[in-house]
Amino acid sequence: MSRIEIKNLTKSFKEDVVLSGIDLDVPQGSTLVLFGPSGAGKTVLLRCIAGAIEQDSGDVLLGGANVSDVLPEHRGIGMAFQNFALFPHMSAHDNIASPLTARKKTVDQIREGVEAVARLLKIDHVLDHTPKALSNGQKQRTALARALVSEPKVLLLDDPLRNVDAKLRFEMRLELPRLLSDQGATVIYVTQDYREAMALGDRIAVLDGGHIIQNGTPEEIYRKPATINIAKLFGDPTINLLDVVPISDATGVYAMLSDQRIQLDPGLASYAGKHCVLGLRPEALSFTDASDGVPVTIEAETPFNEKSVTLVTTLRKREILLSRPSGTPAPASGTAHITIDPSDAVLFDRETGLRIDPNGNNQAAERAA
Ligand SMILES: Nc1ncnc2c1ncn2[C@@H]1O[C@H](COP(=O)(O)OP(=O)(O)OP(=O)(O)O)[C@@H](O)[C@H]1O
Repeated sequence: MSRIEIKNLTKSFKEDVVLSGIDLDVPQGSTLVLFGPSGAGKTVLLRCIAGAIEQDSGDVLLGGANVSDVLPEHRGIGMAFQNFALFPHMSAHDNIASPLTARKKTVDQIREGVEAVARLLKIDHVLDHTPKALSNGQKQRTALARALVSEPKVLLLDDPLRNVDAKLRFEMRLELPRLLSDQGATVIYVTQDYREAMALGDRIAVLDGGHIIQNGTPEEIYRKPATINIAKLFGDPTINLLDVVPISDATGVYAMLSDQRIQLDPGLASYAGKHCVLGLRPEALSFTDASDGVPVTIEAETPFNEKSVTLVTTLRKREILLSRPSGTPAPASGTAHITIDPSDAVLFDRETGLRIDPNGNNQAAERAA
């Protein structure tokens, strides 16, 4: 049993309240990504769960048992932290093997365990190097291998790919979820990389200002971000944010762009006449031949590997980015029309930055109320 529960946990350093009323529930065998800006308190929260720091109040439960008074070494947690914490005089092999050695595993069990995890993390060719002969990315993967090798039931991984180069990071993003689910571990995984968060998390908890401001599936966080800030943190190119004042009549609720109506959810009628921000994901916009699309002027196109990004301007010179899979046709210059799927339009309150949910469901709004 390895469900992780955090109940109303609070931690301050002198007057600095870093974590306030944190509640989390990570079911056995699932991965929760803890996401948030630098300094949000992600590492402090992991250290409280591990027992390296004592919380001021609140509880940590593992498998239903309150471990708040249990010493760190008796909590049965595997950890990989940003500062590696490798033994400098030991080879990468011996560093990775150390949890198995401590458990008096046989020589064969140790060799097999270390080699399997080292192969997976692509450090099998540097196993005889000491930490000072490893790159930062290799050190980080050595620390990750050490956390994984003993197959702990609870894993706390603090940005374990931060120093890994882009290509390997991409591969790891594909391979790590399988490895973690094979191990059946319950994982809290810290990252500031939204792609990693979306690839690895069964759920994502966004920590900011000492609070969990949203906790949802990757799909929910991406499509229904609780705040403008969360919307901006997820997505590349970043979401288009346009100041609008919705209008409402007998036919529906709309925002205006280049004198064309963008249909909004009818549940947003009470926001007619109010200052709002319309969020449009670049990939939710597409060019159309239909003349009732939004007229725009094409300003520039930037090809990336897998997608092309086009900058267009509306009649009132508002800039909008569109992205589409590379190779799909699109007008190259001049004027064009774009279309927007209403189900992809997100509306925020301009004053509070909170997403306005047509059905009144927004965790951040509930907390702010
Ligand atoms: N031992 C400590 N004493 C005083 N303040 C601390 C201590 N440890 C952390 N803090 C403060 O707590 C806040 C949160 O730090 P933390 O390292 O948890 O952030 P983080 O979200 O992990 O950031 P990053 O993504 O940059 O690692 C910071 O303001 C930090 O200065």
